[in-house]
Amino acid sequence: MAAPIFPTLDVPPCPRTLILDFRDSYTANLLTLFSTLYPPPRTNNFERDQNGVAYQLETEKRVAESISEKVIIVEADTLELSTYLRLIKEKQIDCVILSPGPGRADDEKDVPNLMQIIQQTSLPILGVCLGMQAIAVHCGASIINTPDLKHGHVIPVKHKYTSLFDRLPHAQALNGLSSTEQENKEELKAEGQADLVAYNSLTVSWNNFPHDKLCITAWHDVNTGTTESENRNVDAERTIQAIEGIHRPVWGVQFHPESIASAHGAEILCSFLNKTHTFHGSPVSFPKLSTHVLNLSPIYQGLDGGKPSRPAEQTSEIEEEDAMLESIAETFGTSSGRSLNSEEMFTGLIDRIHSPLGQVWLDGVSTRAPSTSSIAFPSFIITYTISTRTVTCHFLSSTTTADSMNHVKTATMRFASSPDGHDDDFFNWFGRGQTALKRMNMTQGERWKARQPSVYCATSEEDDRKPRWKGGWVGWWGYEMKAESLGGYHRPSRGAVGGGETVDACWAWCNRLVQREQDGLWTARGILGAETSKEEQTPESHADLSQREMLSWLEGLGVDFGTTRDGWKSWIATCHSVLAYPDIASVISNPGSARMPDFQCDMTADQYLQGIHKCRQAIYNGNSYELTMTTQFRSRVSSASREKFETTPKTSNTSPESLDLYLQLRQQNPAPYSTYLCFPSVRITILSSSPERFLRITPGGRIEMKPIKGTRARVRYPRDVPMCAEALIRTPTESEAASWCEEKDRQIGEALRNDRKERAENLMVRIVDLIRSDLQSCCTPDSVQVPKLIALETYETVHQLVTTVRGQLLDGVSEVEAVKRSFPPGSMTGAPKLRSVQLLEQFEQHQSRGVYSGAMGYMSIDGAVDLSVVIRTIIIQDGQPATAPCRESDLVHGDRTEAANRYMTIGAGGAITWLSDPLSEWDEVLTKVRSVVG
Ligand SMILES: C=C(O[C@@H]1C=C(C(=O)O)C=C[C@H]1O)C(=O)O
Ligand SMILES: NC(=O)CC[C@H](N)C(=O)O
Repeated sequence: MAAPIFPTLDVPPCPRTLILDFRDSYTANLLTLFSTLYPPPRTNNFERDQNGVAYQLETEKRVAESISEKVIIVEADTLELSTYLRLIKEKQIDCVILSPGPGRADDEKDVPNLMQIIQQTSLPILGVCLGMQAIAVHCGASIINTPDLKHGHVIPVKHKYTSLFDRLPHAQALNGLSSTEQENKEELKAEGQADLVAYNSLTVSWNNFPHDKLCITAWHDVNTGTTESENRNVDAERTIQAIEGIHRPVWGVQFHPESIASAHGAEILCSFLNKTHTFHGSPVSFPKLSTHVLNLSPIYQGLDGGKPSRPAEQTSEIEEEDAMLESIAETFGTSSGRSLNSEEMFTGLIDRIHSPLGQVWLDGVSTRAPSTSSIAFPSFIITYTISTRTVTCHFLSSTTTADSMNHVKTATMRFASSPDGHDDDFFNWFGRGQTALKRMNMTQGERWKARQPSVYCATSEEDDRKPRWKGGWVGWWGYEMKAESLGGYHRPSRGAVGGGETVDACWAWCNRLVQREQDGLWTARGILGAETSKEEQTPESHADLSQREMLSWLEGLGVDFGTTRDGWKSWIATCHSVLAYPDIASVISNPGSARMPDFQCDMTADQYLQGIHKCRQAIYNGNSYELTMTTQFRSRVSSASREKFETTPKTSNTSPESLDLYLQLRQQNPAPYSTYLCFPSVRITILSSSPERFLRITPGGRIEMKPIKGTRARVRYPRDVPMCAEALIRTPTESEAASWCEEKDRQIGEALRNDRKERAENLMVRIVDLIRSDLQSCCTPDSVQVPKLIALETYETVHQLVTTVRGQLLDGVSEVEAVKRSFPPGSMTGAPKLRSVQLLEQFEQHQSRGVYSGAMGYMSIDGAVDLSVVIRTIIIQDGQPATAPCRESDLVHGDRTEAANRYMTIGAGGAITWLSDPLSEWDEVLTKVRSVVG
């Protein structure tokens, strides 16, 4: 679709703009605003690839003003003051934008060097929110709490069509009036009103406002609800919304012009750019940013996972030979006349295949559409522990096949700290490995295409439910991986966040899988490797291995990325045999009789309510706009039933109890991201019923995120008949009760759709502004779109609000890099992300969230990715529980460590805003846990 064009706007040539980011999570949305003013020209000249995806031909793409060469975002706390001053002195930039952000403009800690920057800049400056407050503080104004705290709400902003508002169309105020009437309505022309979004807790005071240095060009009348009194306090009635310097080219806006719900954001930016253009003497064009200035921006750093530590090793891995890993597939017919469901296939397969490394079942249960799913058995697993920066590979002896019983071996390596201070990290290392593997799977033609820059993917409305996993990685990024993904994050000096020998990321490689497509047919997929005979090698020890690239390290261990022809044949035969004789169920110890254990919350209701109170206080103080507060519900697996939940490799097979529980969970809370992962050697089993997509990426680089916000329990017949009886004050008939429940359920969904607080949450954190900004940090500026805004989706047990945001990955941003840039999922942190994450660590008492709140799913050999947000999920694991371990009195008898060693957890939480009602937030947490526990 064509980006909006503004025929009435005189868009000037784009100046070189430095956006200083004070760690807000909306800053990148300013790029979207720029791209609406400077859309790249598009033509209809497309080429389609073998998947039917259309690409714009590179030769047709002439970009008049490529904003990626003109506008950069730089984290303010990473930019040395001297570097900044040199840019100014050497005339490397034409104007500066100061971003929004958490904290206070009158506190140096929150706005490092900013007062000096404002002092020493003679160029045009635009301050947004925190940025405007800083300009005002610099001129002598004071910062106070705003009388109307509304994060993510649209407010009417009044102005006089002057200053930054001089490009706003008068038509809005004059609509419906004849031209003579318009002539006579001078007062209407004189005062205008624009709907703009506010995200501030603080505001600039009218008292001692420096009228000699700044003028106020827009304001908002607060609806105080009080009648006029003698002692009028203007700070309580009217907030300052825009300012302009009297002697200097500085402007500021208190609202967020870049928010999706702000009207006229582009006109306001255009006005600033015009003033910049005039300031510089209206040149025909501005030069491009020089390379060393572009390099200051993290958006252009870390492409392709940064520099490998040993370049030579990396290139030899991706030699442009024929594909060394060949994708292969075979679809089975339905000889029995009936298609096997995925439960039958899974149980049938695990009955036949005893895989010590575990099982993978990407289940995807839907009550609305036919279910699709993928089942696989890993050939090796990589885990990562962030506290020690250690990677462990779990693998089988290469002289035996995956189907036979044998021991799982492990080998570890550690990332060394590099002397130049630019440490490699797991995301980058894994990403480079994935890129190398992907190239080994490409044909010559595909490799050629992948080398072409800027293929613009025009359409890719693909079927949402089609399984796209062609084999490759399946696993998760745990929440603590935030330490390597969030720019500016510093590990708390005290507290156990991410501490201990935890598994913070886990990726299992699967080269043989079987998938149920929507039509009910099963397809086996495999990755065939070159047939070479390998000597089994002894795992090398830590030290030697530091900084080795993934592929050479794994090859050194003798693991196989591809299966052999024989391995493939035996896989097909096994799948056939399950399809032919689906008389399974022997693996299910007691079908249908699994009982969920009791779970105990780590916090009391009171403690959680206190946490909410702290969240609201932080929001009030301007440190966050929304915080996703969470806690964990825990059940220690008792000694008696411990055997049943065995997760160690003593038994070769899946743990029967955990599978029973999963089979129950998938029925009770069917979810699009239902998943069962059992990795005995990693000592973790995951039973998930997540409804939420974190992100999906197609091999063509289309990326989509689908955050959820707002949760209501459903009303269901017959479960809620007592509720109906209570409402009617009598016993209803069966049909009465059924239609009452149906109507009530519909009303709850509708109410959620219309709820003011939920809509604000949606707007604010995830759905639009936060997620857009996440995508904007890895996508081409003009590609980020919101095709679905705040849609109601109904699952088995809950109604939720969902929004879809899509974009096209920038050249050179690999899929792992895209995950890294958007991690952790915004729906689990709140905004701004960095500050919110750090506040939540305190409010959640420095407990590690573990797998919960992270992202789980597949990263396919062909580059396709689909990850869910790990919520509504039971984690069964070995290790030290994060809570005070001795709460349970039965632990005291010697067996303490052993017994405390295996436990189940379910994390749950909800987003807290200023408008949150603490008790209903706690209810929401319980609703979420009940959707899992039943
Ligand atoms: C935190 C959880 O859920 C998140 C918070 C939601 C909300 O605030 O409404 C909804 C879905 C999730 O993004 C959870 O389920 O534990
Ligand atoms: N969005 C913002 O920039 C907020 C600025 C400041 N922290 C406030 O709350 O007022």
